[in-house]
Amino acid sequence: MKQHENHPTLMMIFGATGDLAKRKLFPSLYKLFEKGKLTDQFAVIGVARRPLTNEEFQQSIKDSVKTAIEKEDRIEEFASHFYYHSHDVTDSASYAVLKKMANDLDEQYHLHGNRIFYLAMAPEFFGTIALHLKEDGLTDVKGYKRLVIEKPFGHDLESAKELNKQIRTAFSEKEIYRIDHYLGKEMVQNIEVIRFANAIFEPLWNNRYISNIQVTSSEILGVEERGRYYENSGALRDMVQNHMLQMVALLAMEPPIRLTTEEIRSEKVKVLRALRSIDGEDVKEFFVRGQYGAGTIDGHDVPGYREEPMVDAHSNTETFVAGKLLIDNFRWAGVPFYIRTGKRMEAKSTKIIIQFKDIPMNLYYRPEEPLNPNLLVIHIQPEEGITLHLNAKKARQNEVATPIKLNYANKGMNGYNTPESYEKLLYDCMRGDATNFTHWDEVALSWSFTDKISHVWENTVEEHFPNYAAGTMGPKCADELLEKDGFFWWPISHMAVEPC
Ligand SMILES: NC(=O)C1=CN([C@@H]2O[C@H](COP(=O)(O)OP(=O)(O)OC[C@H]3O[C@@H](n4cnc5c(N)ncnc54)[C@H](OP(=O)(O)O)[C@@H]3O)[C@@H](O)[C@H]2O)C=CC1
Ligand SMILES: O=C1O[C@H](COP(=O)(O)O)[C@@H](O)[C@H](O)[C@H]1O
Repeated sequence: MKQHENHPTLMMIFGATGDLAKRKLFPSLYKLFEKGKLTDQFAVIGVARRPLTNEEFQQSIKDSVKTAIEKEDRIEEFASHFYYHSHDVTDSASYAVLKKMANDLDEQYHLHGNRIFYLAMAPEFFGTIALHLKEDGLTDVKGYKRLVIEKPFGHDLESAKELNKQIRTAFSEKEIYRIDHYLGKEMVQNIEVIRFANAIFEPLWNNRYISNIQVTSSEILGVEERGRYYENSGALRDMVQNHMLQMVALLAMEPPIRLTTEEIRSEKVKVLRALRSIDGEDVKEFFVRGQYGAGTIDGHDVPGYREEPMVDAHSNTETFVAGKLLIDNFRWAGVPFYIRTGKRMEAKSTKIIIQFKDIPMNLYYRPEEPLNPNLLVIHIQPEEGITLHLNAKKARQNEVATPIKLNYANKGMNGYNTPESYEKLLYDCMRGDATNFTHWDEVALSWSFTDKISHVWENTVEEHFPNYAAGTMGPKCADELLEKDGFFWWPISHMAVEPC
């Protein structure tokens, strides 16, 4: 086993019987344990209302790890570090018991008073929990205290401010780790490296050489059991306000002077500040929305959004968004960043396509036609890698330029599955590295950008909903958004990275 730094930690997971804890947190913690990144100096207290014994809780940990991971040789040893506290977070009396339990485990496992509080619960509880943690002395420790919170961070700027105010009563900004799981993805983290570690890209990374950038994050899944949440959210709040804008910020930011959390964040914030605000009448020029109707996916009929559980039969909620972003700064003036994301689309795929400008003239093969533009494709998921699309001469074909691809497939090269985002992010939190978490300034700027769009959409009933069939790449208006600028969405299905 590889030796890593030791980060003794007591983690309290509020919402430990929930979906997120089972599907993501426990398997990720197990992977860290197996890799030696989590040593014997750790303990976890799971908190939720239902009555469970420690043994029953440990059994649920083993089940969730076994469901997610094929090989779990150390599962018994791992599960023995988990303890359960049945507790309604609104019940003040119960925090004293939790404190005693935490102090005992701190001593038993030599955790130096280090505590991570992970709020895997509905956001309406965040304020109450934070307040109790402080007032009942759970944050009064010798070591570090950190608060990890899940999205959604508010519903709009106003509610996000209120939420932030509540958690700031107990934790400083430096102690708050706001999760955006896209920032834990291997290839999202690679955006910076591709840009700043290659002499060939950075000089071209601007409005002189790039014609447009396209960021697509499409899903095959529908809204599933999350109708209640999604009806109040929609794709704009669910995906654009956070994941999509974070990817745009990483693509557009200036090179930070140092690779520190503060410097990187400060560059991302500048991009969000430079985003042209889209308001009022401009919204329909720059943004389009869609909602899926019934359709066919992998040969199976699937219902439309309005037929999903807990969804209003006349719902005006968007399950698809496409937009054109403009970044009004020296580097990007005039370069559109097109984004699109949606549920029940043709493919599960997150890709970034950087399209370079055409060369001044074509000397090769049908000179009257432009050559294929150079594209740099960053494959975020499901496959991970990069592809550079170039033109070259095929052997024995004089003066004929043919499109060719240079591929780097992450999994193919390294031969292992890249770690889950949560595994990376949990480890970063234990190490105190907040680079891949979102700062309040980023959250606030993103909300103020999307709020103006939601305001217009919420006040206009979309008469054409549903406007795309499940299993397609979204509504026609998304194609028209690019067509009017003389571009088109590069078909992501033809952009697969081939293993080397
Ligand atoms: N699931 C996912 O993939 C993702 C989830 N998120 C976010 O993570 C958070 C959790 O989501 P998810 O796990 O899906 O939600 P679930 O509804 O599956 O789980 C909620 C958890 O909270 C507990 N709980 C509810 N009320 C109380 C209470 N009053 N006191 C103590 N415990 C309580 C529940 O247990 P019990 O009923 O026993 O009390 C359960 O453990 C949400 O904010 C969600 O938006 C974000 C991204 C992805
Ligand atoms: O945050 C969210 O992300 C998922 C998509 O995440 P991915 O890692 O599978 O791309 C999305 O399904 C969900 O609606 C949203 O809340």
